[in-house]
Amino acid sequence: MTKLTNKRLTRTQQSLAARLRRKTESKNSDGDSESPELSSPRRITYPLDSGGAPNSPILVGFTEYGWATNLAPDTSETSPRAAGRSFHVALFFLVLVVLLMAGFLHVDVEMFTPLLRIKAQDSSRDSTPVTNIMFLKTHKTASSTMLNILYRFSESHNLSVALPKGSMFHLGYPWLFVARYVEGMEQNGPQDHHFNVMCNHLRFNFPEVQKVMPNDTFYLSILRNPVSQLESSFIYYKRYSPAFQKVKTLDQFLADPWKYYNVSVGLKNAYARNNMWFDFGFDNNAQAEEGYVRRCLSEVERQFQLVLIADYFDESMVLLRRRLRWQLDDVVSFKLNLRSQRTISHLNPESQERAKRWCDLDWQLYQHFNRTFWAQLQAEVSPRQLREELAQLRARRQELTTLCLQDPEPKNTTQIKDQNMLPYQSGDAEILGYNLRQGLDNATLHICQRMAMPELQYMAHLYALQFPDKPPKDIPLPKK
Ligand SMILES: Nc1ncnc2c1ncn2[C@@H]1O[C@H](COP(=O)(O)OS(=O)(=O)O)[C@@H](OP(=O)(O)O)[C@H]1O
Repeated sequence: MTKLTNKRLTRTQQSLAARLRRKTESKNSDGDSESPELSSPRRITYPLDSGGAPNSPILVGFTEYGWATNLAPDTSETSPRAAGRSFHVALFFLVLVVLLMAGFLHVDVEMFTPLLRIKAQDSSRDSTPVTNIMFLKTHKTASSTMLNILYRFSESHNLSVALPKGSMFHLGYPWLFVARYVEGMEQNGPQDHHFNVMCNHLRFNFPEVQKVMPNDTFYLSILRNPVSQLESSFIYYKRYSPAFQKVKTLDQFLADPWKYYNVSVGLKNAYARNNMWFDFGFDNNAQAEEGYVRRCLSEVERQFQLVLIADYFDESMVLLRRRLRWQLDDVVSFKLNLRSQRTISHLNPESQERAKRWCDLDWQLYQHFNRTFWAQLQAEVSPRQLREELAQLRARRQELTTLCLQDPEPKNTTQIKDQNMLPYQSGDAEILGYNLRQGLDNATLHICQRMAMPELQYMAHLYALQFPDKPPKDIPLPKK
C-alpha cells in the first residue's frame, strides 16, 4: 500500500510540476486557451467552495495513479481577474507544498483531498453481470475456493456449467483438454452447444475450449507463489507423482531433483515441476529461454482477461467483483481445500531459492502476472477504495462465518459430522472442512451449505441438476 501511495504521489507531484511549467509557458503565449488535456472527457469539473473565487473551477482528473488537481487557466488580463489569477497561483503553490510535505512524510495524499475525490462508480450497479466465464483451475492455488464461488454464482443465476463427462471428476487432466470431455458435448454432435461457465481442472487448449464456450467469454485464472504452490503440491501428490514417491521431504527433493524426477515417466510428474505453466498448456520441461517465455506470456495475455493472485486473495476478489460487475456476496467465500497445520511445513531459505530455480517457468509466469495484477488493481481503485472494499469483504465474510459455521476453525474428517461436508483427502495432506451450525432455517441453510460444500460434492450436485437422466456421480468419500 505504501508503495502504491508513494508512486501515485510521485506521479501527482510530477504532474503538478508539469502543469506549473505549462502555466508559466502559457502566460508567455498569446492564446491562454485551455490545454487540450483539460478538455479530455475523463476530466471532471468540481466547484471550489471557498469564498475567494466562486467561479474558478478546480479541475480534477483521474490518472492511472489517482486523482490529480489542476487550475483552470486565466482568460483575461484585467485587474480584478489578475487578482483572481494571483489567488489561483497562491492556491496552486499551497496544494503543491502540501503534496510535497505529504510525500516527504510518507503520508497518504488522499487524506488531504477529500473534496477532490469522487467516489468511484460502483459499476456493478450500472450494468449487467458477466455470466460467460472460463476459469482455468490451476493446481494448489486456492482454485477450489474460486470454483465454489463460480458454482454458487452459476446455481443462483441458473447458468449452465461445462461439467466432466460421466463418472469423471475433471476435464481430462493431465491430458490436453478436448471438447468431448464435457458432458453434453458429443464427439460427432453439433459443435455449437455452448455453456456459461467452465471451471473444473483441465489442461488449457484454447481452440477446444472455444468449442464449448461462447465468443464473449471472460477468461480468468489464478496463480500462487511457486514456492508455496510446490510445498502444497508435494504433500498432496506425495503418493501419486513418481518424482515425490521416493523422497521424504521437499528439501531433500530440491537438493537433487534430477535424482528423483524423470522427464520420460509421463504426465504424472507435472505436479512436481512448473505445474502452473503446464496447466496453461505449455511444456513444463522446456528451457526457460527468454524468447520462448516472452511468447508464452503474451499468449496468456491475449487469451486471458484476468489472472488473479492467490497470495492476495481478498485483493483478487475486489478486482474480480469489479471486472465481472458482481455483487459483494458473490465473491465472499470460506477457505476450502486447506491443509491442517500438522501437514504444513515450510521450506528453508536455501530450498526456497532452489524451488524458484527448479520451477523457473512458473516463477516467471508468477512474477509477470503478479505485476500485471497490481497494475490492473491500481488502475481500477484508489488505495482508499481498496481499503474500503477489503474491509467490506472481510466484514461480510465474518458475518457469514458467524451465521453459518458451528466453529470458525476448519475441522478434520474425524470431526466433520455431515458426509456432504467431508473434503476429499489426498497424499500426506490432511484436508480440512467445516461443520454447519445446527437449527438454521431453510434459506440460510441453503446459502451456508453451498459456501462450505467441498468441490466433489458440489460438482455431483450440479451434475444431478443439469443431467437428471444420467447416473449420478459417485463421489469417493474419505473413510472416517
Ligand atoms: N481464500 C484463500 N486464500 C488463500 N489460499 C487459499 C484460499 N483458499 C484456499 N487456499 C489454499 O489453496 C490451496 C488449495 O488449492 P486448490 O484448491 O487450488 O488445490 S487443488 O489443486 O484443487 O487440489 C491450499 O493451500 P495449502 O493449505 O498450502 O495446501 C489452501 O489453503
